[in-house]
Amino acid sequence: MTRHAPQPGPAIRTSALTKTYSQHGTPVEAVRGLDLEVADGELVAFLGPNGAGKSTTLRMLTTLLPPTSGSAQVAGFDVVGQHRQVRHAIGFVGQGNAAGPQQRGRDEVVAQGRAHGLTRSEASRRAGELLEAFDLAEHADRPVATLSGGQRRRLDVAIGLVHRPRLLFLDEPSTGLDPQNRANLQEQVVRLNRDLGTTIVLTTHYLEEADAIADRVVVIDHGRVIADDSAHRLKSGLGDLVTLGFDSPGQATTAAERAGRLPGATVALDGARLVLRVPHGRDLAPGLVADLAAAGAAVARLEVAGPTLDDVFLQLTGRSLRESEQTTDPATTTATATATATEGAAA
Ligand SMILES: Nc1ncnc2c1ncn2[C@@H]1O[C@H](COP(=O)(O)OP(=O)(O)OP(=O)(O)O)[C@@H](O)[C@H]1O
Repeated sequence: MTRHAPQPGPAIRTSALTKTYSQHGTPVEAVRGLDLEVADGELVAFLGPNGAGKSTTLRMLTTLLPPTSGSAQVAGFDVVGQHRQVRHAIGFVGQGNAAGPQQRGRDEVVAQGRAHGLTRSEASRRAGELLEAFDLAEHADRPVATLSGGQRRRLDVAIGLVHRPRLLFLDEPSTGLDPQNRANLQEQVVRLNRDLGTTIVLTTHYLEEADAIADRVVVIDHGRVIADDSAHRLKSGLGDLVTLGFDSPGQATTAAERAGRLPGATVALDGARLVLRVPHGRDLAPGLVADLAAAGAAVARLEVAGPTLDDVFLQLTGRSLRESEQTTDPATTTATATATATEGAAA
């Protein structure tokens, strides 16, 4: 029990945490002065483009990498001076697969339990519980190599949980999974957080993943935190995106002039298309369509989309997070309303 003792206080606290690598003698500042607190029971996503410093941060918090300067406490223990206690308190699921391909999944979970000091029968009971919880029971007695990508990833998470850690770190858990397996894994992660109160920190490239499951999104760019809040609050300052299609560029120009008068609106013209970013765009759209029709600019096509975390990133950095990733996600869960203007409205 003593090994499990400290925590009171946040699950994670870092102060001016930095990591500078040396690449052929040139310093690479991967993490630049991170000050972060994660409360017990939070589900936090680190979101950022390739090379932002997400994995490096995670590796320092999980004691796999010593910080260059600054400090970090995890579960109340110092990641440098008390790395053993930290390791005991956390589960870590890295980007590679944890289980040996020729081993049976069940044996891998049991072996991990034994490594954490469980007796054979305790480890076996725990393995049964986890395999059941992660829908793996019927696949656990064949070689890991024969499991699907999603099953293997769930097995990794089960292995990371064998010692009932208070905190679970997941490094890009969904990368490479198809949308169905991704959704399944996300559901398990949320359940772990909601039902057992496990604090979860994950890194992700998927905007929709951070948006859908995290209580809090820490946006990282060039080794620094550039935003830190709930996805809802991060997006709430941005307007809706209203895209209007016309039959001619002249109509679009008329529409740009009129739509530009809406409070807080920014407009961009693209031939016969007008892209409008405006607060409460969804509510304003019907009135705007009627107004434009009366002004001789009948709307032929109308699309309204709520703001996304990509819009947040774009506003903060001038770059699109989505476009800077090779791993684009075809499935989007962004609330998007598409409507073709009715003849009545456009008349
Ligand atoms: N072992 C290393 N030696 C030198 N530079 C490194 C090393 N590991 C990472 N870096 C550099 O540190 C920076 C941060 O890398 P890191 O892997 O933490 O980013 P990331 O946000 O996790 O990216 P990804 O999403 O691609 O995993 C990058 O510029 C990377 O090239």
